[in-house]
Amino acid sequence: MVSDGAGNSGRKRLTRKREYDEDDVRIRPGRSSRPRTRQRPKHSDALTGFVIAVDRGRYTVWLPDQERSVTTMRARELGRHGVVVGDRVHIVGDTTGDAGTLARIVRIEERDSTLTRTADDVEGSVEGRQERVVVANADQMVIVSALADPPPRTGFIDRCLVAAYDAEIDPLLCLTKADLAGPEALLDYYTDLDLPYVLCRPDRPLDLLLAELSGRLSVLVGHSGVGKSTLVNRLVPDADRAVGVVSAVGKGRHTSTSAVALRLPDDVGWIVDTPGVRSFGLAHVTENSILHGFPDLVEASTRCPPNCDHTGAGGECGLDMLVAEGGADPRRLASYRRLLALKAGDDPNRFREDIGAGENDPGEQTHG
Ligand SMILES: Nc1nc2c(ncn2[C@@H]2O[C@H](COP(=O)(O)OP(=O)(O)OP(=O)(O)O)[C@@H](O)[C@H]2O)c(=O)[nH]1
Ligand SMILES: [Zn+2]
Repeated sequence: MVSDGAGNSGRKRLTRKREYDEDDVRIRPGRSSRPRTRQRPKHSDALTGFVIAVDRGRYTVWLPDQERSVTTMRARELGRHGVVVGDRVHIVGDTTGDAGTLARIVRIEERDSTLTRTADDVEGSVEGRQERVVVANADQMVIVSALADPPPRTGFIDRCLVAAYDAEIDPLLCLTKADLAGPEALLDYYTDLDLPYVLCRPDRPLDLLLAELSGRLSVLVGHSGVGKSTLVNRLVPDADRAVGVVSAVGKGRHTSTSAVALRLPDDVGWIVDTPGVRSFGLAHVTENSILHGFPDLVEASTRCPPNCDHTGAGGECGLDMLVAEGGADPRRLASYRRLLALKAGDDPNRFREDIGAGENDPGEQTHG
């Protein structure tokens, strides 16, 4: 069943808040209290916050208790450990956030989730398949898709779903341009999924979407032209200014294409915009994880013979039986197998598709 976004308030969990701590398993008190982590004595004065922007070796850290952001660098003791947007960190030094100051990140907390993509900037090479962390600790992936102009691409959405389920991040379908076309055809394709969605159009308020974003760290993904920038600007009217402030304490204007976290008005939650990320490669996702991106199909795999590759080539695949019985949409099985083939094959178009150039992709389906 596709469920309306408004009816899903029961599944909320709050961003930046873990109920348990690995060091001392006690339930944590309220939102603004400091995490009780075991701190080394020399960093007993460390403040905790999370990374909202990364720009050329400078990390902007938001301190929720102090309600301010601070420009930081990594302390040497972190070694090669990467720091990405969404990371919860401990900082020391000059944490006033005053112009020209630079604090130090001395500790990175364990991540609740890690959204990675296979880098697509070095096409076809081994380096091109390296994993890059897009965002840490996101608890929701907002898949922004237009209902028309451009028509929705289920191949793109399915690929995002695989990445979301693989990273254990809840997906939310955000359907823009609902003033141009209805969602029926697209929702029909996802009818067997318990996939929450919201409709957005310019002449209506974004209340339903805001309710879904409330209390969470949500990462927005979408390909060019779907209206993601329009959405971000509506959600965070002073987004440009906020980014400008971040850059002012760093090194000039913010021109990087990396992710940046933006605080929603009234502190109801955070969104992470990912301007440089068009889609997700599958190199780091196992075949099994791809199947888990299709919750409507996964159960039928218990009927498969041992070591079934689910391609259907060997016959007897439980997924084919499910579809034959009318238990799943054949287009969903086709989409799953398309992703399997992309992963398995040395398809030279793989990277092209990752960067969103798949308009002419023969396997791509559009609905609109
Ligand atoms: N009719 C209609 N047009 C919209 C809507 N949202 C955005 N647009 C238009 O769609 C076009 C693309 O919007 P953007 O916000 O720039 O899209 P984007 O996803 O950020 O695309 P890039 O900037 O290429 O990454 C613009 O001309 C918008 O005015 C909508 O809900 N309805
Ligand atoms: Zn099978």
